[in-house]
Amino acid sequence: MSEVDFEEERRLFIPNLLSLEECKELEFIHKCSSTVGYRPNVFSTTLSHLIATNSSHFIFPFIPIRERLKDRLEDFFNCQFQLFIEFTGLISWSRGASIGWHSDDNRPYLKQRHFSVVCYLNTYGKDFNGGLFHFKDGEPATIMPAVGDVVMYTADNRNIHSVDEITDGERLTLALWFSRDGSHDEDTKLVSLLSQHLLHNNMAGSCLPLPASSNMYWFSQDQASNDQFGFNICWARLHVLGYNIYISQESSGDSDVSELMVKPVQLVRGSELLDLEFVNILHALQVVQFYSWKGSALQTNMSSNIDSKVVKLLGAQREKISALNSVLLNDVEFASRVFCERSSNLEENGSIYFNWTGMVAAIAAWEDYVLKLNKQIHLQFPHWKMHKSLYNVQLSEQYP
Ligand SMILES: O=C(O)CCC(=O)C(=O)O
Ligand SMILES: [Fe+2]
Repeated sequence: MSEVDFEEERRLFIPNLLSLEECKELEFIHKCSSTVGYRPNVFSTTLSHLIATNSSHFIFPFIPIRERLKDRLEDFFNCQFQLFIEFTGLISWSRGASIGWHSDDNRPYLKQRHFSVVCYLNTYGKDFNGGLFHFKDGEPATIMPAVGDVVMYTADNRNIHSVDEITDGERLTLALWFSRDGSHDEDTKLVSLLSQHLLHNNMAGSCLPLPASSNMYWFSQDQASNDQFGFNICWARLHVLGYNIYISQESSGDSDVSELMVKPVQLVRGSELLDLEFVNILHALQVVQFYSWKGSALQTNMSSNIDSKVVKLLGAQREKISALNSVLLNDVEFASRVFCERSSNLEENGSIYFNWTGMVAAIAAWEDYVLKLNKQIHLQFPHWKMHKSLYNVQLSEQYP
């Protein structure tokens, strides 16, 4: 579908507004930061969550995209008034998620939402099945999500819409709502959160993630009933990419998930263990997802001697790993169904690209990447604070 202005300025469809690289970067951020969402089988990554988990630097890639979306929205709807971003978040839906006919302002506490923007970060038929978007009346009747495409519409009852149930894969979007009401400006809240967090993490500070409370990472089919039939989403995301986690430290009780989430971990693949420690599960997940994102494009230093860092797993270590998996993954089949990896992350022969040399290169490249983002946040933040707004400050030294 080409760019279409549909009927009396109530909705607009823009193909390819986001580049593939922008979509991949946001996918990376989501897959290493997401928590359980607001509805069953939904996962989300909000900007305030990124700040709260010592990952403020991940906000930076959102900034130019938010600006571009706001410009296009204001232009198309011919806005003669000021608009504020009310919410920005990455939202993914797994098998079983759907939403019936609704408008986005259909609750008393959502009345401030005046415009909706949905950016598709992956593609129907390739990354997931089901998940078609429908408008109840008018054109286009159906949108087939494709990476980079964007739909914008008024959040009122002129745009009643629904999304079909996801039947497999993980459908990922960047969703934003805009408001005319400045008291709902997301930026004001973000600037204040950033002020508190950046104080404790200056330029020399680390970019290592800190987990939020462990129940935010606990997925269960029926979210009312908890623990027993669920799994930890960080462990599950690593599992579907073919990794196990080893924790060498002894703990008081191995079934305390919140304790396990803050312990140093090591990566295991098959019968091999990488003898390098990550500060916690989120750190390991970030590096693994970074490796999946950059894959074979990473510069590997052939002279680095990786052999000394990869060791064979011992029987006792193997037992510890399965004990850990029985607590954190429970039903492995179930976890794999929720996060089944589709073709986009696989090489042509159907397997996930992997070798330890690549992984070690990913550790170094990840560090480079987060430090660059962190530097940008620290350079930009004084301007954001002054204007109480997150925007792309044109500094002489540019990202990346
Ligand atoms: O993801 C979509 O295509 C739309 C989602 C939606 O309607 C909503 O979150 O209100
Ligand atoms: Fe909606």
